[in-house]
Amino acid sequence: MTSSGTGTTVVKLGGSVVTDKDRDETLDADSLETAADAVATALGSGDVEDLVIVHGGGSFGHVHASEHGVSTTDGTHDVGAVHAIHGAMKTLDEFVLQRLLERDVPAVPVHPFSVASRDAEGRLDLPTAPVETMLAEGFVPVLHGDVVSHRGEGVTIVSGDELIVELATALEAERVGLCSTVPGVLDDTGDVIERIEDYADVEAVLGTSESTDVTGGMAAKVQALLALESRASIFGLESLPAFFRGEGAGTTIES
Ligand SMILES: Nc1ncnc2c1ncn2[C@@H]1O[C@H](COP(=O)(O)OP(=O)(O)OP(=O)(O)O)[C@@H](O)[C@H]1O
Ligand SMILES: C=C(C)CCOP(=O)(O)O
Repeated sequence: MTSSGTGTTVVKLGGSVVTDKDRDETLDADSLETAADAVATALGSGDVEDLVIVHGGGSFGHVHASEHGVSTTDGTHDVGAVHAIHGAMKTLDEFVLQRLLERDVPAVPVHPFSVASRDAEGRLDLPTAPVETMLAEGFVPVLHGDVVSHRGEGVTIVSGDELIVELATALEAERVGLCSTVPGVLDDTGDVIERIEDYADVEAVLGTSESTDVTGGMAAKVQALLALESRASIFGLESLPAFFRGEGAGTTIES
């Protein structure tokens, strides 16, 4: 399913990395530039060939989702809310794409709202043929947390964390990473936990996000990544280059 020697890499740039989560609709310009530099370097050096990027909502998506009372399970039929949340995410996505394109990364947008849906049980269906074709044609697909049509609920939120799991599975990704503002999953003394194999071992130290966040913070990330068949990691921005080089970064999650 891949077209390169290094396999497919799926990485999420957390909303807490690319935005200032404490100020409404504000980018973290420096961090976004640093992340875009790392992507350009990884592609330029050949450390990464097939790359799919997902970014989170940060102070763009979460603020609007929270204002309208929408989460991954509680939906809305209010078309104004749909446009407010999706519109904010498209605005953020434009900023992310722009920074990548400036560095000659062939980044192209994929808006999950247009292609994905949830059934009445909340199960996500994300058709990945467009992403696979984009990769085969040399593009870097960029997806993002978004609203998603949900049977019986109107729309709910789809998190970037759910998207990386779907993509990693469908694309049989070799490297799966989640880049956040923390250097990894931290234990109760603030040290990075090197390896997580069982949710029960770490449940007590996993919290939600400190800022407005409708998709569950660190606990939801660990749960989502444990559901993957392949190994994944959670790390900070300073380790993004190492992750792209295939080196250990932050916390490794493998069930
Ligand atoms: N044990 C833990 N270790 C590390 N971070 C934790 C832990 N428990 C809770 N957190 C919180 O989780 C946050 C990371 O989750 P958050 O959802 O903000 O990340 P993100 O994916 O970068 O953002 P977004 O959801 O907007 O995309 C950290 O900033 C921290 O506040
Ligand atoms: C709140 C919205 C619209 C997206 C949430 O995506 P996440 O930040 O990856 O959890």
